[in-house]
Amino acid sequence: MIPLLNFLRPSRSMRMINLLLPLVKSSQQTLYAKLSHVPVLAEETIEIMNVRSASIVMDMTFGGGGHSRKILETSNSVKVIAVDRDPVAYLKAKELAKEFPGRVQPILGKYSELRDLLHKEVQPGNVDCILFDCGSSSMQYDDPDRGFSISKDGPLDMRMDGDRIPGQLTAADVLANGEESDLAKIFKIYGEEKYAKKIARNIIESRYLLQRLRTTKEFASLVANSIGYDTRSDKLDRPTHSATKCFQALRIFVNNELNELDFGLHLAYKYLRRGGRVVALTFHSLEDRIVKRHFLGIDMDEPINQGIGQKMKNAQKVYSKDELESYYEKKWSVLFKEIITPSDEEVRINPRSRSVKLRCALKIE
Ligand SMILES: C[S@@+](CC[C@H](N)C(=O)[O-])C[C@H]1O[C@@H](n2cnc3c(N)ncnc32)[C@H](O)[C@@H]1O
Repeated sequence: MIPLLNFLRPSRSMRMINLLLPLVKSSQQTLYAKLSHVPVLAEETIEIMNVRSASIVMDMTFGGGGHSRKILETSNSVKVIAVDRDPVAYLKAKELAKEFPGRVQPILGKYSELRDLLHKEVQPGNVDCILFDCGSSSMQYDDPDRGFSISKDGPLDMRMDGDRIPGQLTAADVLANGEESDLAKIFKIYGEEKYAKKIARNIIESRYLLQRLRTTKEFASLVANSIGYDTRSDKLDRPTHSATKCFQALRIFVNNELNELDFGLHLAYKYLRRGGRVVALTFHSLEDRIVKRHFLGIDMDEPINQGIGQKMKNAQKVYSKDELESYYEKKWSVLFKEIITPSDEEVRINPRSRSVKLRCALKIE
């Protein structure tokens, strides 16, 4: 398993937020109806999923339903099991179910909750294709009240589950209660932020002045002040806000995203039929590494840069010939070696697609 830094307890204010949220729900629902998400690599995804010859597809990241809609429109005989942990996405899935009667089964839950939820809807070994479109949706980013966005000021929330899970920590809770060393680890591991220690130190110091960082703007300014500037270049030399990596790190931590993805891929293996496909769209190297490791059969606990060749050499030193055969038994066959990335045109129209990588594998056992 990927290291999980769940060391914090829900605070009283967290419980207060849960109490207050139902009151604002109806106005939020009106806002959500207006928000939508442009599906990334949509044509390529549909083609690679082989939707035309599928009967059951699981969309593990329904979001605004962009990919699910495309799947339903591509073939009249396909049924979509539409999973999302976000209650807003679940409402969207219910709307789509009305539009395509008998063909959409909405499920509200995160991957680690699915074992109990799925058995009513589908049997293991029966699904033709499973899609993961990782990260957060535009609906989550575009609504300031969800606290995902640097550019729109709002409460530091970032819970994809909304108020569905009692006691789940918000980003503000993490910043208000985390130990300095744990905060530094979050920014370093999940954000690959080189100023992680300095930012963590400044968060602790801010507690004496502000008590609690409450808004996305407050947190973004603290990070920018710690680093010394507002904007910097990303790996591809594109300008980004200097707090982008810390926002990503907090979001990953609050939602336990990497462990969830690891769990989801194990579940996908269980539910796919032999020869069924999993298609994964990832948006940063931490997600991509997990997908790649599953497909190559590399254990999550092995050192990060160990390729399949090195893994085999290590195994030969330790195992007998018989043991080695089962060790090499592969669960997935990678469909194509090259990673699929978006065209310049798609990036121009939908900048969110700029860092996406598509990988696909078949279940071979
Ligand atoms: C990038 S969006 C998907 C967008 C969608 N493909 C579309 O075209 O509208 C990712 C979605 O996955 C959901 N999600 C992320 N992690 C999840 C998990 N562990 N379990 C269930 N849903 C998850 C998020 O709530 C979000 O709605």
